[in-house]
Amino acid sequence: MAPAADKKVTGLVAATFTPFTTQGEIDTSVIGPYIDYLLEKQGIKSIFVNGTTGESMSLTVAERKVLAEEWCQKAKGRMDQVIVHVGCMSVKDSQDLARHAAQIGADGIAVIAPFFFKPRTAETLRAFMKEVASAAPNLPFYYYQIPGLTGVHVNVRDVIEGIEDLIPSFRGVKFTGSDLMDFGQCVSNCQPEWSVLYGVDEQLLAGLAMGAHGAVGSTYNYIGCHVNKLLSAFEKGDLVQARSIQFKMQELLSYAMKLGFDVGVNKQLMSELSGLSLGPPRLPLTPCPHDRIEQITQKYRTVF
Ligand SMILES: CC(=O)N[C@H](C=O)[C@@H](O)[C@H](O)[C@H](O)CO
Ligand SMILES: CC(=O)C(=O)O
Repeated sequence: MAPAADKKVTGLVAATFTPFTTQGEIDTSVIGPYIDYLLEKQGIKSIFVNGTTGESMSLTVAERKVLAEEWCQKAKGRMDQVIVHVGCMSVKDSQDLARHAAQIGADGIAVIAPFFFKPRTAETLRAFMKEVASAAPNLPFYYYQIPGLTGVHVNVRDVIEGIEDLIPSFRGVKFTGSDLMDFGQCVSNCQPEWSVLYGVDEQLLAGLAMGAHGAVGSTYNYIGCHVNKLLSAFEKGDLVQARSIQFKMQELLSYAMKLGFDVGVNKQLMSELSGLSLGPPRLPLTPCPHDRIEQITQKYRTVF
C-alpha cells in the first residue's frame, strides 16, 4: 500500500538539534520539553529529526534509533509530522533505520546522498534511494539535497524525473541549496501530492516566490515565531512585511557567520535562547567560547 496522499508537509519544519549530556552522551530527557518549547513558544508543528542539525552523521545507528523513537513518542498526537532522516553511507544501515522509522510510527523518512563514495549520476542516486525506500514502502519518502555538505551536485530536477514509477512512496524534496532554477523546476514538475521544501532559511522568501510548499530549517527552532509571520505576510501578498522579517534573519545570520557559525554554535545559541540544555556538539564539531554565543544572543535581541 502506498502512503496516503493527504499528508503534504506545509509551513515550517524545525530541523532539531540532538541533546547531549555534558559528558557527550545522547540525552533523551530533553526531548519532551523541547517539543513543548517548539509548540508553545515557536508555533512549530512539525520536525525533521536526525538531520544535519541533529548531527546524524556523527551518531551511531543505535543512537539514531533511540532518538527517533523518543521524538516520535513525545510528538505523537501533538505535532503534525515527524520526518526522520535515515541517510547513511551504507545502504544497509539506511534500510535498517527506514524499517525502524516505520515501526515507531514516523510520518516520513528522508535521505541525503551518500558522500564518501558519491553517486556520479542522478540515476545511481535514484537506485540508492529506491533500495532505502523499499525497506519502508508505506512511509512517505523525501530526497534531501544538500550539496554544500555532501559535495553531490546532482540536478534535483533530474533526480525526480519519473521517480514516482521507481519509488511509489516518493513524496518530495528538501532542497538546501541556492540553485533557484533547479528548485523552481522541482516545483513546476512535481506531482500534486509532493511537498517541495526549501532549506536555506536566510533566503526563504526567494524559495516561497518560486513556489515552496514549506520549509525545513535549523533556525526555526528559535525564530520560528517570527518566520511564521513571514509566511503569513507572504500569503497575504505583503512583500514589504515579508522582506522586513527576512532581512532581520539575514542580519542575525550574517553576523553569526562572521563569528564562525556552524551546527555547534547554532546548538549553543538554541540552548541560550530556549533555556533547554542541549549540551555540547560532538566531535568533529567543537564547542565555541561562551562570550561568542553571548554576542550572537545580544544581536538576536537587538534585531528581533
Ligand atoms: C547547511 C544547513 O545546515 N542548512 C540548514 C538546512 O538544511 C539551514 O537551516 C541552515 O542551518 C540555515 O539556513 C542557516 O544557515
Ligand atoms: C536543516 C535541516 O534540514 C537539517 O538539519 O537536516
